Amino acid sequence: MTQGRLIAVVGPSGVGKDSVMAGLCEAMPRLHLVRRVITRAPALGGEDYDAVSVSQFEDLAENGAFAVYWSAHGLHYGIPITVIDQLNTGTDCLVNFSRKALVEAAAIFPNFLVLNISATPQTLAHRLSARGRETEEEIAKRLAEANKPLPAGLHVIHLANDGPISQTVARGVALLQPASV
Ligand SMILES: Nc1ncnc2c1ncn2[C@@H]1O[C@H](COP(=O)(O)OP(=O)(O)OP(=O)(O)O)[C@@H](O)[C@H]1O
Ligand SMILES: O=P(O)(O)OC[C@H]1O[C@H](OP(=O)(O)O)[C@H](O)[C@@H]1O
Repeated sequence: MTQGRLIAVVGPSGVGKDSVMAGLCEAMPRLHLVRRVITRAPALGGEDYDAVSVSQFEDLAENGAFAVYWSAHGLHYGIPITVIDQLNTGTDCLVNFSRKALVEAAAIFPNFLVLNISATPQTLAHRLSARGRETEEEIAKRLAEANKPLPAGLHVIHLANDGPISQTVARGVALLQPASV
């Protein structure tokens, strides 16, 4: 059986990755949303994640619990190794990713696709403030990293999210049809 696609969703903080992913999963019920392991306090919103301490995270990483992991914004993020079992059933998997982990992941997953979400700097600043998950200082740091370029040589599809979320999701569904990518 052909392995499912690992669809890595990237884009600057506040661009709407989690919101777009939730909309895509609702519209495409066969898409599997990967639950990340994060060293963030539990239930801070934005996404459903498995909250762990730094030492728990380090133990998990050492014991091979992650297919890929990275650090950003003072936090550690891991993609459970069980994603490979999902992909092996032919299921497409959607995961909130880091731009800095893309090259490593492209070498691991044979059917790897990047969904790059964008929005204007004004949109990002407004959304991060309105979301209220981070302090103003943390928000400023996140905005400073907004223009990080993507590495070359990847299969990337681009999706702007400045307009209403429903429009973004509809365009995303069309772009993710296996025949179009
Ligand atoms: N198209 C949209 N229109 C209006 N608000 C939006 C839209 N997309 C997302 N938002 C809002 O913007 C805020 C940021 O969205 P979200 O948390 O999904 O971004 P993110 O890219 O996952 O951010 P981070 O990487 O920091 O977790 C949320 O409050 C969300 O409700
Ligand atoms: O800037 P880059 O490296 O692309 O992404 C870094 C991290 O930022 C976001 O984290 P969060 O969901 O805002 O906690 C991404 O999901 C990723 O884990």
